[in-house]
Amino acid sequence: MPEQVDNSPVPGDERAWRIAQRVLSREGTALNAPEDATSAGDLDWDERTSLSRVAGLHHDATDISEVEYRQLRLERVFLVGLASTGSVEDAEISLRELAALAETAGSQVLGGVVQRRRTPDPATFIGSGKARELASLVADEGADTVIVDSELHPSQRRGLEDVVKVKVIDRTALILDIFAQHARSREGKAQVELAQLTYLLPRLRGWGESMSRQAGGRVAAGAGIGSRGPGETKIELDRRRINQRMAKLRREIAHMKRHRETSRATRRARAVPAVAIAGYTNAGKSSLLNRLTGDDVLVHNALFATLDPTVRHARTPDGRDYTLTDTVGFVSRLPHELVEAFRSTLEEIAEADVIVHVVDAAHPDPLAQIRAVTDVLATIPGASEITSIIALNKADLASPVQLASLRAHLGRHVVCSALTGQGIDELRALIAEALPRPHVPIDALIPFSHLDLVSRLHTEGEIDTEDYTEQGVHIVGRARPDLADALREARRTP
Ligand SMILES: Nc1nc2c(ncn2[C@@H]2O[C@H](COP(=O)(O)OP(=O)(O)OP(=O)(O)O)[C@@H](O)[C@H]2O)c(=O)[nH]1
Ligand SMILES: [Mg+2]
Repeated sequence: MPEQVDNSPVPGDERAWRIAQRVLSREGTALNAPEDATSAGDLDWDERTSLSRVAGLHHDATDISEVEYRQLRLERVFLVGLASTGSVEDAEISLRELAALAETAGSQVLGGVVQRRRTPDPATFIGSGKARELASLVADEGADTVIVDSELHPSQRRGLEDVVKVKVIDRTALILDIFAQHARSREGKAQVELAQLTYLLPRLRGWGESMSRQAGGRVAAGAGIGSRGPGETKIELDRRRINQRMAKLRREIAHMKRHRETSRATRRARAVPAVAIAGYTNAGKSSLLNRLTGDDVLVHNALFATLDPTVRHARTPDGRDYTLTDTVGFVSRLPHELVEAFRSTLEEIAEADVIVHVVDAAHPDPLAQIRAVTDVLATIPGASEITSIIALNKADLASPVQLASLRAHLGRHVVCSALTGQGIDELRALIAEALPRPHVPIDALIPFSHLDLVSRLHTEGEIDTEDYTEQGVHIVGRARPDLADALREARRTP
């Protein structure tokens, strides 16, 4: 159920109030979403984009902050990047990615500029002269939004906005928006909303000071919301309500995480090894999953097509079962709010026995993408120790020279294409080889009343010899400890 919200308008800080209200009471958030765990694969892309393209309210420039953390109704955008530490080429690659992100969010990219500057300008990010140049570019192109390829301080955003006269948003807000548009499961929605509120909170503070004076006194007396007595200001109340909401979301997420751990534990108990497919967004993770399992998970040439982990069953060429999990894609400078929010999803990767790290070999800078992924993986306890296989995907698009120079930098890898099927058998074989092997020796006569154990031995264990006798099936081979225990138990209770 959505929380009960006090809607009384308060003079002076009406805007702040209204924005907070809408975040807290908006539709389709985790807490009032239907109780299902729809996987991304079950949803058609068109349906999703049509959801995100519902005709929006027309935002005027005064409502920018709201636009930031609600769905951005971007139409015609202009991009700005800064080449400070890296090269101009790097900044350009990053800006092209920003363009793809903006398109994924549903906007039309009119153009973009990269500015070389050692450090960002504290007032306008790009410096006042450049900001004026940008203003005329924006006016010429008829853009209504500027997206900056960095995380902006709230005052920089306001400063730049004052000069360019259209709304300005940053890369973080854009990524958060895409996640908000794409999240389907309850857990995904809760995680994104938590990330958005985390992003919003310090930005609310910016305009809190002056407004609290205007609102003054008891004006905020939000009866029923843990009334804190006189002197409380509206903005503090909003902040408290947001904090309450965040606490509630955290509890929900913890609860759903326990649920997921239970199903994970069930898989573990059945000793089915797990393989996680990880990698940069748009690398072809879902396509590879489909190739490996003959499934039909959503594939789309867009960033972050997959947000919810999808688990599928697969089998090695020699008949052993394992699970394959498709995971959310990574992106350079993933907002830390999101890394935090998606930690439980990322932990799914840490639980895997093998990680298949999918790389778009045809990308202009695949090594940077690999680094972005391994950097995030390094923050998940246990993840860096897991056997990982690099799948250099989209080999059909990459030139032989490109592939050769990339391969020189990599450890265990396979060159493949989810599109043509090239290298898929090799990938299957590498996965099979990397999966943990059953190691408890078995030499058992299994009574016919326990044929289920015979079939488990076929899919989970390794069989050297199998003889059907009058008393049952005599099997020699190896199994995992839990199956070995079950076999012992079965012999005791024929
Ligand atoms: N040419 C070519 N295109 C591919 C290949 N693999 C995937 N693609 C395309 O790349 C795009 C992204 O593929 P997805 O499988 O959705 O990628 P993903 O890694 O799951 O992406 P997200 O879920 O958005 O992070 C789609 O347009 C695919 O058709 C490949 O081997 N060759
Ligand atoms: Mg995907």
